[in-house]
Amino acid sequence: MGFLVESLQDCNRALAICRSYSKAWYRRGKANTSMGNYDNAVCDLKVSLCMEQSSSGKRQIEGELKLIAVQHKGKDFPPNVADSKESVANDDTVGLIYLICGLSKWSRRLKSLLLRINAFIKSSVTDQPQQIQLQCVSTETKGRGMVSLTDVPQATLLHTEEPYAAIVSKHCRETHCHFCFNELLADIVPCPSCSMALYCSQLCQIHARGQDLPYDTKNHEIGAELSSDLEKYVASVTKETVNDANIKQNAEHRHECGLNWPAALPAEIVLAGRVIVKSIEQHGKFGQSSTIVIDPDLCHNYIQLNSEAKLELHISSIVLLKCLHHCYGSNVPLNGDTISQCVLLLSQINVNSMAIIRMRSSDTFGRLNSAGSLATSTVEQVRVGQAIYLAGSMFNHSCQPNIHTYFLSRTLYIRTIDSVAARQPLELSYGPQVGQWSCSERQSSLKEQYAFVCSCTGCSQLNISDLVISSFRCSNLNCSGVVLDSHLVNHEKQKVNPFHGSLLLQVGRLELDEVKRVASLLCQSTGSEYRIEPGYCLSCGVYRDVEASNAVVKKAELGIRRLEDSTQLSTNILSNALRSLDLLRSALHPYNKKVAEVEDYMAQAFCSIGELQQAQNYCQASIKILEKLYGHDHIVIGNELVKLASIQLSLGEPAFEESRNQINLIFSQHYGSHADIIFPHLQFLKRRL
Ligand SMILES: C[S@@+](CC[C@H](N)C(=O)[O-])C[C@H]1O[C@@H](n2cnc3c(N)ncnc32)[C@H](O)[C@@H]1O
Repeated sequence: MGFLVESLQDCNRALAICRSYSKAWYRRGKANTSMGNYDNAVCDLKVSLCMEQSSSGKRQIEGELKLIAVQHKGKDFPPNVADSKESVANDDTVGLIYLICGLSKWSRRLKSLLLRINAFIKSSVTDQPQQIQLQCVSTETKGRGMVSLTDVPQATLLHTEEPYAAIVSKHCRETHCHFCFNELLADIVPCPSCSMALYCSQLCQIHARGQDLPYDTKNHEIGAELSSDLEKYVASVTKETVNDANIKQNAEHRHECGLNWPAALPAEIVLAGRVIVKSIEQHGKFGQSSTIVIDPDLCHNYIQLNSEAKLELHISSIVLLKCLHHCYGSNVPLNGDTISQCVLLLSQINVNSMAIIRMRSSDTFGRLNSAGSLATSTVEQVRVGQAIYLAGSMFNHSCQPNIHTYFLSRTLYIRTIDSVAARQPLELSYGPQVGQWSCSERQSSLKEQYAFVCSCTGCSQLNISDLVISSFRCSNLNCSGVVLDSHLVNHEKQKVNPFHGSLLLQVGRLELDEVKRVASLLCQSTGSEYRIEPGYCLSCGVYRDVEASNAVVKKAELGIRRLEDSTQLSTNILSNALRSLDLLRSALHPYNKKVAEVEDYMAQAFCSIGELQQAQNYCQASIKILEKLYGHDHIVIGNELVKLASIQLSLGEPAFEESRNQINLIFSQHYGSHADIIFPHLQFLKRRL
């Protein structure tokens, strides 16, 4: 019937009950074969072969193994994963560097340098957390923060952590497992008591409710002689299922089971309930002064809240405590003390909880062309859950982060995306990043959501991206300088002079030379006098009427909106949108984010009518701008390149290989080999070559 994932899950469930069930290993092998997971299929079938008693059964399994050997020739057993990964990285990285340098022939010195960089990247991209000693230190402007005691190379997996408490997002209650947050497939396992909580497997259901295992642990004996590789494999497939102690520890749904309030209250309040229950299990009664709910020094946003928001927190706390009291009686008393502890906890959750993100790739299908099917893949982030990670919440934010976080199941992974020197702050992005928004937009988003004024390098030092992201072009057509409006000028001046304006930026005063240096990086130097005033080009000083330019932009936006809103694309709408793009280009700086967005819309529009060559051009134009804003190896560029590569693939363009190499490098730097799990469509691009 083609339900391969479900078939795999059924096999896993059977093996959770009896690890020595040969037929389940055999079926697992068949499912993995059909899914193209040949390495796993070979292991499954080998295990099955060792356990199978009948000679006819053994012959059948051997037949399957031979078939795989033919279909997947040249594969060793046990599969040498390290070797295969290495060769991919080798070709990819060299190809990428070739692309970046844009050289037709490499000099010998350059080539050897590239190979050394390549070897370095290969050695550092691994999925095992490295033995890096992290330390929580006190910082001047951001409270506590995390550093490493040694230098850390780029792409190092620094830290992994299970949540202290986690909750599925409201909008994902019907679509994602309430324990591991993976997408629910056809065979959902509801909680046997309340059927309100939904799980992707019985194992997740057991984890969440903490009931005794429904199988006899005696059955975990394998009962056959296996090689050490196969034993490891069997353990890796079944390991979680036998870890009884681990299962009993979580049990975060137990106190909510059968009650209506967990579904009715906002997710962060239910999360606070889970934290309180965990704390009761660890320390006893809630509310005693000795009882500490998570870290009392953890930042919170209570002071910054307005009185209405404060009142709301108090009411939520009373409601939550009342619900918990119903379950835990005198262990959760309802008094002034417990209410204020709960209020504090809720405002700590506001600032410290992390959104658990899953990537969803969607395909925009267009008309088929002679090259076959055409689809542009786009990657969308879905916020599937919210969790408190105790060590994870010690990492501060930077709009130019040097570490990257992602999630597999509920586990938090943190990987460096730059080389980080010993004792240099390790900082992730809480959301806003340089290249995504202007500095003032980032600042107000962080202030509103996390109640702090960001003092990261991106917000306190001049950078090219912030200067160009919403700038106008110079009226002098020969000049590529930047023109800012008064809002941007004021904001950027605050970065240059910490005593100007209301922002207390904790950076040393930058010399005017420094500003000039940044400005001249943006523009061809004309030698004319530098000035940073609204409407004047930073490079040549020529004036532009910013108000008139804004009117042009508004008019252009109307034309683009018609394109966005249209369900049926007509020639009229498309040519109108193209004229609007020209208008935007005439008013805005070539690296303005708005231009990139519209180039991207045009790419999508041309894709949808099967004009792939045009789509490719617009997609490339958009990426060129985004590279200026984010840098070449940002994950956003990786995502955009996936779109470009899928167009190039449909066109049969040789340039596809270069895009694919760059994608591989960017994704492996951010996700290591986990990229293949998180972005299954990347496998598709790899296989298509
Ligand atoms: C998740 S906590 C990080 C750990 C925190 N510094 C502490 O001492 O517990 C988030 C809080 O750290 C501070 N913080 C994090 N990044 C910051 C930044 N870039 N600028 C200023 N404050 C920051 C803010 O007070 C924020 O509310």
